[in-house]
Amino acid sequence: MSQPNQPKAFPVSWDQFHRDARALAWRLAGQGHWDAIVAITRGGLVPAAIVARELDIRLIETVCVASYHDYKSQGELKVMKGVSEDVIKLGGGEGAGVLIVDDLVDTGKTAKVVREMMPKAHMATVYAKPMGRPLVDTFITEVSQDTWIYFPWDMGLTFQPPIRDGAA
Ligand SMILES: O=P(O)(O)OC[C@H]1O[C@H](OP(=O)(O)OP(=O)(O)O)[C@H](O)[C@@H]1O
Ligand SMILES: Nc1nc2[nH]cnc2c(=O)[nH]1
Ligand SMILES: [Mg+2]
Repeated sequence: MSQPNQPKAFPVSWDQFHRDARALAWRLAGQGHWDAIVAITRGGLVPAAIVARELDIRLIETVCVASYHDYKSQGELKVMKGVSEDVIKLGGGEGAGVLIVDDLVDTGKTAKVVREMMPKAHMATVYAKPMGRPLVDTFITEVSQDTWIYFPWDMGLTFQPPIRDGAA
């Protein structure tokens, strides 16, 4: 699993995230009708809300996945809550007609676990790194594997030292 000490940083403001999530909604709007959204918590909750608003989707489900980062089981995933059978069956079974939404795909481990629950669902993320890209059907922006994406909900306003004082 990637760590936030990646050499490159890609900070995303609320405004930028909203634009990118809207761009995702535009792209998805041209690809058919969606019966429901499954948001991968927690990061997928924010783009799921924006996409649901833009595409007028009212049926929202969550799949709750936690990753463990201790020395024994680094990167191991635990599904804390799966997807209801009613949602999986909506478009004729196996997640057909369902949109799975997450903020990003990195190694693809999270996406793989969720895709296995709904093989016919459409997987959409706002950002993608090369390793995870094959697991996503639609995304907006690709960043390199050695980049850490900083989301607006993880950041706050802080003082920036002047460039002359040695700021990078
Ligand atoms: O492609 P992967 O290597 O699996 O990484 C991508 C996942 O990692 C982040 O979630 P995280 O597990 O950090 O939890 P959070 O959404 O609760 O912040 C992100 O929101 C994706 O869900
Ligand atoms: N915030 C954040 N979480 C992640 N989880 C896996 N990769 C990333 C990333 O680049 N940024
Ligand atoms: Mg997540």
